[in-house]
Amino acid sequence: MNLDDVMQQVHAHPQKTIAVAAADNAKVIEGVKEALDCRLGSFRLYGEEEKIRRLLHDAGLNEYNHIKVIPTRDMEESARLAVTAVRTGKADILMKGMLPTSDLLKSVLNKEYGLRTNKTLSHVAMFEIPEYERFIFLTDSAMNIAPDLTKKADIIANAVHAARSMGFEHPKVAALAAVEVVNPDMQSTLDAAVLTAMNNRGQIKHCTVDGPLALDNAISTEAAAYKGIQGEVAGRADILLVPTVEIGNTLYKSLVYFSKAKVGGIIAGAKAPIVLTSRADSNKSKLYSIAMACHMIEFEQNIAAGGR
Ligand SMILES: CCCC(=O)OP(=O)(O)O
Repeated sequence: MNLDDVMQQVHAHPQKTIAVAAADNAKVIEGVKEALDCRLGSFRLYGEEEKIRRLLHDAGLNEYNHIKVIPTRDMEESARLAVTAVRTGKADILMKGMLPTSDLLKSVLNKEYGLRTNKTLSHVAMFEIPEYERFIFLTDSAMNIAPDLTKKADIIANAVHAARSMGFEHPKVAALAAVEVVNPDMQSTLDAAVLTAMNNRGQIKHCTVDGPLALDNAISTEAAAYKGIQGEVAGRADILLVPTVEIGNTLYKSLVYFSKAKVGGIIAGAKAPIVLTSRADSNKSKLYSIAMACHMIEFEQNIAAGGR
């Protein structure tokens, strides 16, 4: 299975509405057109009205093609109204347009109209990497700067939830560090060991956590064997938990730019999934992210209805 298959599977479910903050940009409208061509949902576009209408016209789209344009005065208002649309049920999914991640998240975290829950919000990316046999989930590349132990446990729970919504019943989680032994001078190794113990005691559910693991021991069975690292996760991790956002963001972008990996990404833990890729990511990446968000909504509806 690849990310295109993941996208196709969305058609088995009712279409979703996606609210796009700061949609007044050619690349964003191109992405919307591709998503409409792939029948991924309908769109509410927030931003400078004239510009959006001109871009829609240039792309051969109009408001009747599953699109509603909502004029806004500036980026802040566009983020606020897009977030509010999701909160009030006018849209199912929030999507980042051409605005910095931090500006969108400010609205998402707003206490009055935002999408906060009692959960930690975190970013989960799903990669299809050339010549690598399976999907890799990476967390957190965008949101939590230097999470402490409690936050890391929450970040794992969000990533496991996302992976399960994509069909990974019981994902294997590698808590990454620079080394695979506990070193009291390296906080990431201490946290990884405690997270492993928490998982063994049932405090982190629906997955198997192991760490500390260095990246090679986490994703290569050869490297793990060579270094004598055993266990269910070593060399076979589905989810990579990174210690800091710098590592996550750099690994994310190195997979995209050096390895030509395909990626989708969402923020989990909010009232609704948030499609969040890098502004420079491909349109395809935005489509994969919408597909991830759709699968997560279906998964949650399934749970609410008494399913798994
Ligand atoms: C998931 C990556 C988020 C990110 O780095 O976004 P920008 O490149 O748009 O800042």
